[in-house]
Amino acid sequence: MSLQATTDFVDLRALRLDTARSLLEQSGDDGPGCGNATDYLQGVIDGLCNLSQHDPLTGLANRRTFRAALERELDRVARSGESALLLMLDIDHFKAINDTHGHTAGDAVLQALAHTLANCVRPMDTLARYGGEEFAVVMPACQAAFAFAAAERIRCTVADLPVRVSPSLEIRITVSIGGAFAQPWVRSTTSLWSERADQQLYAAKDAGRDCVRIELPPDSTVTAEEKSFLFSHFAPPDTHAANVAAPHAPHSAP
Ligand SMILES: Nc1nc2c(ncn2[C@@H]2O[C@H](COP(=O)(O)OP(=O)(O)OP(=O)(O)O)[C@@H](O)[C@H]2O)c(=O)[nH]1
Repeated sequence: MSLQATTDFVDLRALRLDTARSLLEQSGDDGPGCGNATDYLQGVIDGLCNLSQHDPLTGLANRRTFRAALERELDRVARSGESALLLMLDIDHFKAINDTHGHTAGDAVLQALAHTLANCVRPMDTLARYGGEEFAVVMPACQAAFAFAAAERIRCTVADLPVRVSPSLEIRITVSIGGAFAQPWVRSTTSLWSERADQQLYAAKDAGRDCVRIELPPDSTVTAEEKSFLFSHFAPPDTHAANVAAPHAPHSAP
């Protein structure tokens, strides 16, 4: 197999490390920005990074990238006490769309929804395709007072937008949305946070779909002394003290 150093498009399936290395040797010039071999290798690295971080169908962040964003947000909320909202979104009756219009139409719906969602969120939010027909958004600094309105805006935007699935056919889709806040001043895990948002998503499905359910934000009763344990090298005398969690109640759409 021979690859030209001048190749613009890097076919990652054809890549072998020894090929890349020989390209560098052939060029005799591997300084940064000095030759095509360096550009080629940089293209390979960029391509691999892109592949590992994004969902190929929609171009959104994939689940792995999303979990990293969730972890960063959990850490920020635990240290700062600021709010952060996680929304899980799931297309309603998506199987019926595939069954009725075909898998290609289903893919077109996923791509259209990704595009719509990307236009609904702020640049600081992280949007991802979480699984098959499930999407997720993490919203830093989202105050509880605005959370429901933000989720409802997404739900209504999706419901209002026709999706073209073939040259002659447009269909409407709806999404169910579940949300949960990260708990301030508490060390938690991405799994626990996403499970709480998922529970609200199931509640939205149970309530008939095309609606929003958001867990009420935790009423943090953590004292200043308990907060200091977060940054202390020593374990608190009572391990429960630094992990105060308030009971959660659902917040329902009208
Ligand atoms: N076209 C397409 N379909 C997918 C993809 N990933 C998952 N699916 C389909 O998504 C469908 C999910 O169906 P269900 O889990 O039964 O959910 P649903 O029909 O949306 O029902 P509710 O969520 O209860 O409203 C299945 O038919 C999967 O085959 C994909 O990448 N493309």
